[in-house]
Amino acid sequence: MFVKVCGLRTPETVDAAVEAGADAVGFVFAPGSVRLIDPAVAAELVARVPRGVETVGVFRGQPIDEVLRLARQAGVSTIQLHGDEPADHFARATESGLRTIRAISAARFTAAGHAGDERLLIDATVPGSGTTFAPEDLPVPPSVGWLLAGGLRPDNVAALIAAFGPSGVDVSSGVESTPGVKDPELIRAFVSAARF
Ligand SMILES: O=C(O)c1ccccc1NCC(=O)[C@H](O)[C@H](O)COP(=O)(O)O
Repeated sequence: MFVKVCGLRTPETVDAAVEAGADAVGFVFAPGSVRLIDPAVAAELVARVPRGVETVGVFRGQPIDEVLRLARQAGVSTIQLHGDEPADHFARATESGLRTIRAISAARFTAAGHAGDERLLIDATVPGSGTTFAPEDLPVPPSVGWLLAGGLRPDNVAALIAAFGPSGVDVSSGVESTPGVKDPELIRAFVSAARF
């Protein structure tokens, strides 16, 4: 089970995620987010992450030139786009040597509407809100590996993995003590629960 911990902002919580065995750590560059991080601060955190752990910059509806500039400043390996961005944004990122994740709400996902080669993260309608969605909201999940997000917590992640059958999970609010503030103990509990 691939595990991503998103919205990290401090060395202690990055270290907790890496030491717990997370496969990816995320940094949010979407304006207005309670988890927004300055790219220079993110670069210091990225420098702590060992090779082999993916570093993901999260964006929503921003111009691709801005996305690429912030991704370069932070030094992330991957971008995750939440704004229904056109295919050419993903192509530009790939040309720049970045890996990509397309994030889409369960309400908007249709298998026919998505290229099989896109790495998908299926989320609740409002990203980073801690809201879950039900299996009936995603009647036909992606046919290839995909990440489940939206309201996952240490105490529900195992059941939601069993219900949806994703190949990976992504968490943010569910490992926070207050909005935007990650808790190392909850991060450890989440990674362990996701690998039941
Ligand atoms: O986290 C945010 O504030 C955010 C803002 C704008 C776009 C995306 C955002 N987060 C994306 C994530 O990867 C979250 O981990 C994902 O939506 C799950 O969030 P949560 O339900 O809080 O676990």
